[in-house]
Amino acid sequence: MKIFSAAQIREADAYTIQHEPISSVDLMERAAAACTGWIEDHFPPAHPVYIICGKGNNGGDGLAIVRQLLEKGYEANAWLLTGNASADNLANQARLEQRFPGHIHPLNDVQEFPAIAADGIIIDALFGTGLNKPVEGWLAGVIHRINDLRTRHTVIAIDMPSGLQADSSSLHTPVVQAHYTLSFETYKLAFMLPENAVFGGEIHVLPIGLHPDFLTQTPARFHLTDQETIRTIYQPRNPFGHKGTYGHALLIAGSYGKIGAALLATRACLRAGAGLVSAHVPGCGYEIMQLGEPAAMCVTDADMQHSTHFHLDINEAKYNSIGIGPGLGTHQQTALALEKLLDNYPLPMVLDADALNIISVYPYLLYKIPKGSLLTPHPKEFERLFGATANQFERLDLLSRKSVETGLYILLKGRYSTIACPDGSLYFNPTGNAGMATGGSGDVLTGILTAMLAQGYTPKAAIILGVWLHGYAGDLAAARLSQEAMTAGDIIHHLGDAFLQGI
Ligand SMILES: NC(=O)C1=CN([C@@H]2O[C@H](COP(=O)(O)OP(=O)(O)OC[C@H]3O[C@@H](n4cnc5c(N)ncnc54)[C@H](OP(=O)(O)O)[C@@H]3O)[C@@H](O)[C@H]2O)[C@@H](O)CC1
Ligand SMILES: [K+]
Repeated sequence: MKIFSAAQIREADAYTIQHEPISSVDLMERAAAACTGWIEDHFPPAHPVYIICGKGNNGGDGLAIVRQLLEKGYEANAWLLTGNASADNLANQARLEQRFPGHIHPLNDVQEFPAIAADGIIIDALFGTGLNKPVEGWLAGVIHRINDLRTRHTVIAIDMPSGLQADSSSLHTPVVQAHYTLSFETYKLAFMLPENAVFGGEIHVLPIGLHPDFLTQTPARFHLTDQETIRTIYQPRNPFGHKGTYGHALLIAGSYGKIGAALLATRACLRAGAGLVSAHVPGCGYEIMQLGEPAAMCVTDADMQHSTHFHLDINEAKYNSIGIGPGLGTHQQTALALEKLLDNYPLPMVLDADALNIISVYPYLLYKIPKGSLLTPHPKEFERLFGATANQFERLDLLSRKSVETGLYILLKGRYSTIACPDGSLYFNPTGNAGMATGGSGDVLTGILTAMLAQGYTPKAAIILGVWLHGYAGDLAAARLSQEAMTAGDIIHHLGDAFLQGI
């Protein structure tokens, strides 16, 4: 699903008005009806509704919602900022006044903010995508008042929580903290970033019938992966396939005390469909690997404690893909071996954890990584690799720039893990949960991605599909075991169901 910028959403609005065709006030009526329907489905008319309306079209939506709720038997009223209202806002003031006189109250000061009855619901229709600067002065006071009331009253934001900028950072500015946001047609970029997590609440995207031609034909830089995307990527197995068809994957992982990381990555790699899986571990890991995962082959390093010779005897004819980093350690000899591996192995590989930590110490190695490789840093590793940023929009830009500059796919892990592609596009992944914030879940992802590359998926397909399945398996594990009790191994156990249900 594409994520459009505020400017593109305005274009979609204009395109729909021109090509459907539909008048702008009728489009507003449709948007309001989608919200009214949602409210009806979730809250009975016993709840009085207080709608705080701005002067633009977001406020116009609010006014139309008041009228539609009154028609459905709700007790609803608008508190409206006075001043230069937009044309459709004015039209809806007139419609409301004509149909239900006396339901519009002026809001010129925080003092005029209504007293909210015990089971009252507050609807925030102050500002939407037309916000053009941070909210200040007494209007900031209105936002603070809404936020003070949120512990006792449900707050529903129309299109966006007011004060939130759709495409840039709203850090340190007043923003409504909604319980629910009813967003029109698409997610906004702002919803994807952790720094805004407290504002949107539960986000529901309501279709309002923006023109399908615009939605399909307009290119977008940002995407939210959905099942439709996944179905176009996934390749069912060939009935005539044999284990050679699905590639030979090599995991280079583990060191003394961290052989478990190698085991998790190896098991995940097998479960994600690689034809053959080998693990390269230091000598101390041999029995653990052979006993722990009999389906995998094990190559031991000359070194007992940490791997330092993995660059020897490795070539693209032998291994279709390599995943390196989980539990590897950052020993200097390991770093040297990594450099030699990067010099000799030409195919896209997966680099995670200590492989990334080594590269952050020797940044020139970044430019030796084969093009199309997949890097999977968590935010701390990302910062070590590429430096700190003032906010997460800047981090997103940095992420994308680095991907384009290096020709590497970079996944920044988080609630919506973000995949930056060398073609400049970015994909947010919606699957996964906080139960996956536990040791070993990154190792599992490395194994899955390495398996996807081994099976012949393109790097872009491999990373989008692999990250989706990893999160999906994590969601299934959490549903069965709880986010608290699930472990990285449980993600692996649920990968089968993720293939069966998540595609
Ligand atoms: N997209 C669609 O298809 C559809 C979109 N629809 C709806 O339209 C919404 C967008 O409407 P919009 O463009 O009129 O902008 P909106 O968010 O109401 O804000 C503009 C107002 O806010 C004011 N203002 C801005 N910043 C301010 C500040 N910091 N502090 C104070 N004031 C500030 C600004 O005042 P000005 O700066 O112009 O004086 C102006 O009055 C969208 O979110 C959705 O709800 C649906 O109706 C139909 C389909
Ligand atoms: K709003």
